Amino acid sequence: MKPAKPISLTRYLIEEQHAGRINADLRLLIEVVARACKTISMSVGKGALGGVLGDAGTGNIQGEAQKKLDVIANDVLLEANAWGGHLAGLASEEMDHSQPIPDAFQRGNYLLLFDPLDGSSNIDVNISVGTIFSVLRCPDGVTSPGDEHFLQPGTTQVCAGYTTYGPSTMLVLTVGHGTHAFTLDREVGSFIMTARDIQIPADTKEFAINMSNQRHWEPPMQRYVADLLAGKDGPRGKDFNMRWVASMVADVHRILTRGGVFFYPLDAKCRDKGGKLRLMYEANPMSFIVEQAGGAASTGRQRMLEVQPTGLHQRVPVMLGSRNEVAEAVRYHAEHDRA
Ligand SMILES: O=P(O)(O)OC[C@H]1O[C@](O)(COP(=O)(O)O)[C@@H](O)[C@@H]1O
Ligand SMILES: [Mg+2]
Ligand SMILES: [Mg+2]
Repeated sequence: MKPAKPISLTRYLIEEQHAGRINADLRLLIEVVARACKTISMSVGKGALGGVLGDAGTGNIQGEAQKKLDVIANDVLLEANAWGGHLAGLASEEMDHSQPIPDAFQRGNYLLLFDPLDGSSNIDVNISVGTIFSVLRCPDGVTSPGDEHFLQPGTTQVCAGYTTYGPSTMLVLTVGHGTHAFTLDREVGSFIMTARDIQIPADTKEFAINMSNQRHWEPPMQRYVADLLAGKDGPRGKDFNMRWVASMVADVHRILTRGGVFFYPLDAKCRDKGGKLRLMYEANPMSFIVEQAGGAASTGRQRMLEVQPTGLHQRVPVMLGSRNEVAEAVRYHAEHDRA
């Protein structure tokens, strides 16, 4: 990552507004989300002392058991944004349906989608987790948006970001003019820019995938990963390293920092659902962030940001990161489909 002049998130957003790249509403919306993420960061940081670890004893619409922190993070984001005045509606991994902003509250023109706590399986073992979010425009004339108004392809996102709650808390953001990283100064309570215009190297020797699913993958993925594993002696002619944190935020953050590719492909276990990761609040925001950093993002058969969504909680196969390596994986899929 390129070091940045240490300006605050607030200053960066004001500069973007003055440059005509965002309006005041979007600036304030991002500030509200960032503030909520600071609160979540404090809850995550309390760990076992704060009584925030473990299961909530409830489940979400996706049939997943919720952790206490999934519920806490969702509530923090809901409360902060319902009163923010910049949204028409919001949607979350943890809620069956989107929620319009009630009549009694001040309403804005944006739609916010979020994965309040990404990497839930890592909460109890003190490994990095995060929050992912995506901002869309509410269609003209719609005052009380329903799920259908959120079903816009990723190309229409006006902002995407994630926060990683790791050894330091970082916010990575794009409003469509590059991808920038901000580190939380815990003493001052501000996010300070620490990397401007992040560029993911086009080539890489590092991939991220859950190898335990290998036997369930489709043939082109089997062949592609077998060729990576063959290293110097195989058709790729170079050795590859592997990493898998199992928090998408942490795996994507590593890729933004030093390159790499991340895969959650289709497999026999998740085929009926369309994949494992969710399009609207995982794949799309991460793909926007990665593309703005010079990387690529695909389902293996289509550019991620061009997928026309059909459901709020729709799942998709995900391949993203260093663009030449994503292109290579896509090539294996195309060759297989042509045969
Ligand atoms: O446990 P697996 O199958 O390797 O899946 C890990 C993936 O699941 C996720 O944890 C899903 O996110 P949630 O925790 O928000 O459900 C991703 O962050 C991660 O990449
Ligand atoms: Mg997630
Ligand atoms: Mg989650």
